[in-house]
Amino acid sequence: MRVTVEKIVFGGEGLARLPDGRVLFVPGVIPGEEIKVRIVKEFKDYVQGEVEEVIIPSSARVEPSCPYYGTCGGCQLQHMDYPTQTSVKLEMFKETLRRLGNLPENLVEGLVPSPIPFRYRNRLRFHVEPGTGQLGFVKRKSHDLVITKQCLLGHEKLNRVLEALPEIPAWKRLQGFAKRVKLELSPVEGLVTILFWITVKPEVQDVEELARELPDTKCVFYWVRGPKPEGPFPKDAPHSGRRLFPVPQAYFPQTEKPLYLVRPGVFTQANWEINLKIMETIRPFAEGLDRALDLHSGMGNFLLPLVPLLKEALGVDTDVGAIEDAQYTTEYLGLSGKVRFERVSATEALIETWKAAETYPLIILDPPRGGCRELMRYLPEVATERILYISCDPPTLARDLKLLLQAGFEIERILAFDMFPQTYHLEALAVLRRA
Ligand SMILES: C[S@@+](CC[C@H](N)C(=O)[O-])C[C@H]1O[C@@H](n2cnc3c(N)ncnc32)[C@H](O)[C@@H]1O
Repeated sequence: MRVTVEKIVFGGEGLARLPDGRVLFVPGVIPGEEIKVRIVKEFKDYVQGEVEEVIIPSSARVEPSCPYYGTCGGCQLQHMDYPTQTSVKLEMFKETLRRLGNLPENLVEGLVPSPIPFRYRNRLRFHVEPGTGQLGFVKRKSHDLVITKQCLLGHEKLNRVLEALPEIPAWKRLQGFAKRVKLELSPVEGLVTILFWITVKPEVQDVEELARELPDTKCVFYWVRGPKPEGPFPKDAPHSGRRLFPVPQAYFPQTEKPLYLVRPGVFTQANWEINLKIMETIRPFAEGLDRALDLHSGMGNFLLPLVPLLKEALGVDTDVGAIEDAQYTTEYLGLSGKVRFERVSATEALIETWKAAETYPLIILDPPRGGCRELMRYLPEVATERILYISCDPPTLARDLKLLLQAGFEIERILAFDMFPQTYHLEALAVLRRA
């Protein structure tokens, strides 16, 4: 059956219409292409298809660089050139905001592209293949693994470790009990940290051997159970094995070499260059305000650069490791006394603030994919001037923005950032002010 691709929808698949009017979704296509499709499955409201042949290809079609593309579930857009990816994602973002948030499309300013479209990730997480200890990602639409020797989204140093790890004798002894492995870059040092999840406590000599034998490795951690991983190995790794991230000197004039210091396993934004662009974009919105509350502070990523502009600030997060890192970095940056970080949930922090009849002129939200619906009851009463909402999930952002607009806020700026080239994922920032 021949169809023409109309657009790319959230999730990265193309939408086309069958001659009988039914909607068809098909991966690996580009708007405007004429394709021959095979129907894979028919659902009540739509049909799932697969490309049999691209009859008239788009001029934006490129040969995917990665041998796993199409099998691995990680990337959806590698068959498009990068400028086309960014325009497709911007359209997808606008449409999601319109469909789920009733927001006019012309509100969206644009999408900030990633300075590099490959090798941008500072962390990669793999599953361990039972029996062989090989590492892999989950296959598209399946729970099976695709054994991965290289991931073109990951920094080169992460890939060197990925290639070497399965061959290390200590790993061959450990792998039978290991479930997942996270490789994370410490960008300032150009070194990698390794964190693996394991069902039984490993021999220390084996863990130390991994750290010694793997190329460009700073240290190793393992996680059996509990709120935090065990490590570092070796024990004397600088800053207790934390990863070192560069941050602009201009934001921290009191510190000679400003850094963020983050333990392996604690959340960091995957594409640091884009993270710095988001920081730069939000900074002017704290000027002239005296206090801020960050309800998903993590290790302090978005709040810390604003602290020198404010009189006081509070960051909260449920991850104990992230809060410890935020406190460690605060001290390193010489900001103690101006900012506090507490391990408490966003809901609890907000309700406690409301009960105390306290308010904040600036509130930062950066929730996981599920968004912030549970905060909407109290947020409008606690946030007196501005809300900065950073989101990795356009559908929940659209839902929450609709509620905030109903509660008396208006959108000052809204734009997307391409934190995740080659995939359909993006990061968005909405700046809201009280209308
Ligand atoms: C997308 S990350 C952002 C972290 C940080 N803003 C950053 O840029 O690195 C989301 C954060 O929300 C935290 N989180 C998840 N559920 C939470 C909750 N109920 N209350 C507060 N924080 C929560 C996670 O631990 C994680 O640190």
